Amino acid sequence: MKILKFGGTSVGSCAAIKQVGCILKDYVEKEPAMAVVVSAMRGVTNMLIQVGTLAASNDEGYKELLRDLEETHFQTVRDLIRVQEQSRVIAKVKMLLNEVEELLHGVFLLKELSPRSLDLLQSFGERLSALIITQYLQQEGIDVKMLDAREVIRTDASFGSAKIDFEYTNQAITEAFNAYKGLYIITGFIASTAKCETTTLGRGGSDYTASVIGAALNAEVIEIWTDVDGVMTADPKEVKTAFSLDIITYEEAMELSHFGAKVIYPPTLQPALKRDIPLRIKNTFHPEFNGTLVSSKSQESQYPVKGISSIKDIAFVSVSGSGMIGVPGVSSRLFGALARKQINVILITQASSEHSICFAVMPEQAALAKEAIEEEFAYEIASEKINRVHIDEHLAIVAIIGENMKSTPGISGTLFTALGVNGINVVAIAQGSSELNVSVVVAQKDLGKALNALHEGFFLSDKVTVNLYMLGVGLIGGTLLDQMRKQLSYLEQEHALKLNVVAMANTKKMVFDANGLDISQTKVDLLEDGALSDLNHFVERMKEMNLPNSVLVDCTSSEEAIVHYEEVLQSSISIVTPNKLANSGSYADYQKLQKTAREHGVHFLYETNVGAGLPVISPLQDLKKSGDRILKIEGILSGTLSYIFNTFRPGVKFSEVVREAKAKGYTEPDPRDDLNGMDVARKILILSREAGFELEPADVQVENILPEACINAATVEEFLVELDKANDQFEQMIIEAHEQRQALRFIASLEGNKATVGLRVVDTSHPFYFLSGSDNIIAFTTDRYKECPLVIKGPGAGAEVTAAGVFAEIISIGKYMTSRWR
Ligand SMILES: NC(=O)C1=CN([C@@H]2O[C@H](COP(=O)(O)OP(=O)(O)OC[C@H]3O[C@@H](n4cnc5c(N)ncnc54)[C@H](OP(=O)(O)O)[C@@H]3O)[C@@H](O)[C@H]2O)C=CC1
Ligand SMILES: N[C@@H](CC=O)C(=O)O
Ligand code: NA
Repeated sequence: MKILKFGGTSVGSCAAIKQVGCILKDYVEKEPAMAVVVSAMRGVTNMLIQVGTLAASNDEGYKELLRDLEETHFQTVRDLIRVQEQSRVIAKVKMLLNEVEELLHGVFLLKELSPRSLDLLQSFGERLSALIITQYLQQEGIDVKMLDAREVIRTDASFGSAKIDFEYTNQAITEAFNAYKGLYIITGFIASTAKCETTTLGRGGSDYTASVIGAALNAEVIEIWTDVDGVMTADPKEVKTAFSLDIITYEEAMELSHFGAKVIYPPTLQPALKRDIPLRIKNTFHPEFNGTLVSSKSQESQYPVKGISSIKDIAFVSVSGSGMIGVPGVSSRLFGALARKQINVILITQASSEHSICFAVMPEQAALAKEAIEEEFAYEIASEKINRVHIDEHLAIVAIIGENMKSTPGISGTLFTALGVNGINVVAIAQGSSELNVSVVVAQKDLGKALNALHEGFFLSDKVTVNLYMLGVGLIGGTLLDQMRKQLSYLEQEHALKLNVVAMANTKKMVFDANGLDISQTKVDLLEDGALSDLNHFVERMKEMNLPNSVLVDCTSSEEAIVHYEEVLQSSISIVTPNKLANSGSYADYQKLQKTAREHGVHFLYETNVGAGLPVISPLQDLKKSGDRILKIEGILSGTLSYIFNTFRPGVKFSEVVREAKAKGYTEPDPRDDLNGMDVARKILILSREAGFELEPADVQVENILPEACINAATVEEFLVELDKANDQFEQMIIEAHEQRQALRFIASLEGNKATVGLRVVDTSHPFYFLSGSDNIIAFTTDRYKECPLVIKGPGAGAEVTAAGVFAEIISIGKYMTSRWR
């Protein structure tokens, strides 16, 4: 025998009831025996309570609400039942609704809705739905009969949450099922007393009905049909990657339900659990899906943690003081005082020092809890043996649940790593000795992030999602977007790395989507409907979205952007950037960012600051880390200046070559930053710092090659016009160099702690003579590379290579995140 229970949403509309009909048609062909328990149509129980409350407050408005209720049911009949049968069925429905009307009239006159009347009133919800469904199924040729559960389930008279008399009830159920071998449609939630007064079974009542009937008949399984795919690994509203579990134990189901998963209500499992009857949670709107089996059998699973659950918004009460150490009876008095005030304690922690006891309650009970404890320990508080009671609010509990956790080491390691790397502070920890549940208290604002981070750690360790905030989508940012677009599915499939662009901004617009922007669209389309750009708001939104595995990708050259780096890193968000400004300001600022990133366990990566996509900074860091000493750095660090002096020949206009470099994407947004030596100065400064020298910007000697008028031009366009006027001056320089078989090279050098940048002439014997295109060349002379320096050479500017360098660093963060779980 199978018991099926369809909840309010499953019978909430004509379409839903038709769907139930299809499911049952399928079943009756295969299943020799079954019974079906139904809830009231979605929203009807609440409407009945509301209509009763209105009537009791002598508000005539109840009549209108009653008409709505009538209409809901009449319309369902009209939609489900064939025209020629409609008036017959409507008459039956009307008879029940007349009873409701009479009852409400009485409530209206008496101005009182007793628990007893309320139970009777609510019973009409299930009686109406069971009636309509029975009529519909009969019309569809299924042999069914309605069973009003009040005929078989007997309770005491505790209206609202009545206690079942199992002896009578089990007997009555057996008799009813012996008397009729077809399919019963049974009203959930309702029962009656020995005096035939209608009662209800409390929260989760229809599940309880199914469970009671299942236990009485020793059913093979009880199927709870609802509107979700079974018990999920986490709340899918919070965790988009949550998936449904195949099989869990009763204990796991109870723990998961206690912490927020609303699929089942634990007390309703009790009768089934006692008889060891499995439950299956199924989705009415996705019937081919297997759902979740809840049984007593613990099964080997690839996941030791079965689910992640939470309680939003709790208050955490701490009681501490030296007078608690080694004093027996403190906790008994404490919890006794709370119990007397009916305060429900959700979680308790006590350190073995016994100096404090902390516990969680719902916030609305926090003040009462404080009062109860202060009253109980008035003497100890007055004599300072116990400090005052402290309440922390805006906290939440996150729990990981699973029977197999107890036999699997490293679970708490994963738990705390996932929280720690995302900057989530753990306020308290509790683990039951059954090891079925480990709970941690975190700030309410971190709850979503914590759930997602833990879900990734325990269920998706083979796939990591990195959330990217893209600031600046000009040449480099735009090219990066193009590169990512092409690689998304490859990275996901081959490297288990999902890149989610959750925000994007330029100077005009900004857009956000925590689920990920659709980057198959162009950046122009994506930004079109965005809000007006505002960097402060952008950073605020990043913090508010509070997503795990977050990375800011700053592809601007903006001073305003770098101002926010520190708070971004402090918010546990990594930064990847080609923007050199943050690392080339004061040494103190440079050091502060390095330290902040370290302290918050996040990455601050900027390989593209020097040599674009060429590996320059990371090899230098490796030399340093492995104990080498950097004696000298010499190089051509500007792709723009390299291109210009590799291309510029007598007879060619200098300003035209500069325009070409700009068109090829080598220059800074303002090419004067290249030509005035500033860009190179920044780069040698960054390298000097990475090499271990504490240089300030003013310590770099910069030789500028631009005439004054070019420097002072108001815009880039005006500058290029001024540069046209200076062509003769550059022509002269190149002619002289050529006559001597020499080349012009803009060289940066660092020796000791002396850094210089400037234009030099080199002859064919110099290693920097033979370069082409935007080549950079960097020579590191070190203790280990003394005779022959370590040389890195290759294209050192351009959109594709720079974006690729940024992309590689994003991927490296993703890989690091993946490796945390392995
Ligand atoms: N070109 C190269 O070879 C290399 C470049 N780099 C660095 O890459 C960075 C980007 O260069 P590139 O792409 O050429 O520059 P672009 O000028 O093409 O793009 C800059 C982007 O940043 C946006 N932006 C600027 N300021 C702000 C702000 N305050 N708020 C929001 N958005 C802002 C711009 O918006 P809008 O479009 O509205 O102006 C634009 O989208 C620079 O720091 C550069 O030094 C590093 C290595 C090599
Ligand atoms: N403008 C820069 C770009 C790389 O940093 C250059 O020309 O090298
Ligand atoms: Na580089």
